[in-house]
Amino acid sequence: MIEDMCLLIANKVLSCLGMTAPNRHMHDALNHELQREQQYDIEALAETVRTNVPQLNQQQRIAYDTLIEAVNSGSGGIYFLDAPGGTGKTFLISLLLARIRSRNDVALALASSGIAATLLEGGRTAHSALKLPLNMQITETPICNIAKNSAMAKILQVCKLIVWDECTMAHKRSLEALDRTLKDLRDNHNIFGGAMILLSGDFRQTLPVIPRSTVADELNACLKSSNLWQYVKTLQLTTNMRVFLQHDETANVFAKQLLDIGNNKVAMDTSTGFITLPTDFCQITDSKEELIQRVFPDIAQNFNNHNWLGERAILAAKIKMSRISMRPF
Ligand SMILES: Nc1ncnc2c1ncn2[C@@H]1O[C@H](COP(=O)(O)OP(=O)(O)OP(=O)(O)O)[C@@H](O)[C@H]1O
Repeated sequence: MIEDMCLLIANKVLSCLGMTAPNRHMHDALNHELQREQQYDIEALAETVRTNVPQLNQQQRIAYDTLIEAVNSGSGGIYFLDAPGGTGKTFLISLLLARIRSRNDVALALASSGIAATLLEGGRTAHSALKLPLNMQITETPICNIAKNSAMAKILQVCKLIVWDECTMAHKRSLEALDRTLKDLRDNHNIFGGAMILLSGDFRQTLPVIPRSTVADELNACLKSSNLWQYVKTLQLTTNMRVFLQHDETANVFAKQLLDIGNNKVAMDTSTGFITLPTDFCQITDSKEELIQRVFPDIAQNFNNHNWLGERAILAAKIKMSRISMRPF
């Protein structure tokens, strides 16, 4: 319904936007979003929990039990699931969401990026769900633009868990805005208004992106620079499940090398700030032409072979590199 979309995007019913509204009770319109958070197939979720919890590895199981216990106690708090890629963070979070939702309770799944949001059942981007200000740099003490009588306010009041995936990309003020808003909505002066927050991500990956900023600005925007970080309890996952399940030794070596780079264990040239990649880390080409040739050999014969195309890609970290994809073959 158009009105539901308006509520989702702008947090306003149609009449508040100066448009003709459908003939339905205000209560129904506002309740729709809450119903959306409670309309899961409880039986299917309970079955997922029954099947997958016994499969958790030891670290995942410790994290799962700790978090479910914290949810059950209702005491709130903030946790950080420190999980490098492939360690089963999505697997674990999906189980936590399923467990809470299978009891017909509300668990909110947020992520800093749209792609990460799509990996979680019912996932939404934090910016759209929390109505965060677009530019965090210009407001010292931002709050979420959520009215007290809105459906989202109701969700934030009753939810048992708020998961925020890829939190390391978020500006610290986004989390601080959530803290202020929850305190207000839940009428509770405890941290996050007594709600339970689970942050997840990997600080070795992308940090907040601030246009035209210095490194110092980026570090200052990072969650770890927030006063709230002192309250964070960290849980760790370190076993790379992708490697473990595939029994692939080369993937294991590659995963370790990536971690060493992320953990600053690879020596850096202090004059340039560059590191030298291990010789067996990857194959390096001397030119863009050679890169294209290596990744897409014989493209003239294969350009309509979907399987062949599905096995290869050139990822460009910088926008100017994306010109590669515009080249004729
Ligand atoms: N305990 C487990 N039992 C079986 N499969 C698992 C388990 N944990 C993770 N997996 C599988 O391992 C793979 C990687 O897990 P997952 O996608 O959850 O990792 P991730 O930490 O979210 O990785 P990334 O950050 O790279 O997306 C998935 O295919 C997932 O289904």
